[in-house]
Amino acid sequence: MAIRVSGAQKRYGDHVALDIAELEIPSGRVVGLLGENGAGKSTLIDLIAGVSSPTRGHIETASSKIGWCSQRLVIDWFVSGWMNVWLGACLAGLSGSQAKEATDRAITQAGLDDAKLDSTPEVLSGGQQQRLMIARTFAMNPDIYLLDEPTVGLDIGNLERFTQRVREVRADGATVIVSSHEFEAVEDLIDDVIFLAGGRVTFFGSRRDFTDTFVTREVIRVVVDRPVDREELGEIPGCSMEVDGTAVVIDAPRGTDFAAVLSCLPADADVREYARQPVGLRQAVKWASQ
Ligand SMILES: Nc1ncnc2c1ncn2[C@@H]1O[C@H](COP(=O)(O)OP(=O)(O)OP(=O)(O)O)[C@@H](O)[C@H]1O
Repeated sequence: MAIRVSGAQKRYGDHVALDIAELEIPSGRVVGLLGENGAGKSTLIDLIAGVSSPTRGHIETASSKIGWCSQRLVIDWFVSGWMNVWLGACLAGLSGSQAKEATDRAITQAGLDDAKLDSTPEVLSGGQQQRLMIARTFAMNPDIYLLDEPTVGLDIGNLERFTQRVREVRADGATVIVSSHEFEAVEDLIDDVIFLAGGRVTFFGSRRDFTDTFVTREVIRVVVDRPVDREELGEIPGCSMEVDGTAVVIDAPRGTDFAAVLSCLPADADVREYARQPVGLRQAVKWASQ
């Protein structure tokens, strides 16, 4: 167990931002923290990081080596970019050549070798500033990573570098909590999902179970070689169909068989295209939010 949340509540005046009876996050997993704007994701991350205290209840962590990468820019604007990363290594207790090595390694891993890190950070682009915070977090080499919207502003090369790095620290046994609205960016990365709604955990389990629980239907689109009328189509149990010229769009239970789809088409119409809407995190989050 890496993190245990017991009876934790965070209030702002009368507003309950977070209310979690019990939550245990195991070690060595990458956990996606998902939910709509205002669901309480940053509040939970801040409580685990210890930068904010619960109004009541407890948060325990198995290690005090926690790396926190905030959703908002938390950068020291008065020292160089390099020193910002070095401060992460120093916070983790490194000094001298060890701190320097950890800093340079994290800078390379964040793709910042060519950035102007001798200057104060205002000369960096938005994406470079974001990666500076990521580099500082990784320079700490923590046991628990708390990454609040870390992929915002990353181009595709840097996104791949980031996900690769997260996989490496997971393989080394670290626990990674990553909040995100960029579902495609984290889809293959996360093992488990915590879904928050109105400050409460409404789902906690594997990513696969999350998708299976919430995505129960799918859209299938078939294009045939001639225009068809709705009356020409047969019925498939549990499905609704719409026709648009040569295209037949079927709202079907997830996993509906291709043979069942074919059986509803007119015998003289040949299939030209066949596509299923992908079933993934984005669809699951959409349904979980309703
Ligand atoms: N300092 C604060 N004072 C008052 N209310 C706050 C404060 N911080 C957060 N809240 C409220 O707590 C709730 C949860 O906010 P939080 O930032 O945790 O949401 P989130 O899930 O991270 O949202 P987003 O996806 O937009 O980043 C929101 O209703 C927000 O308005």
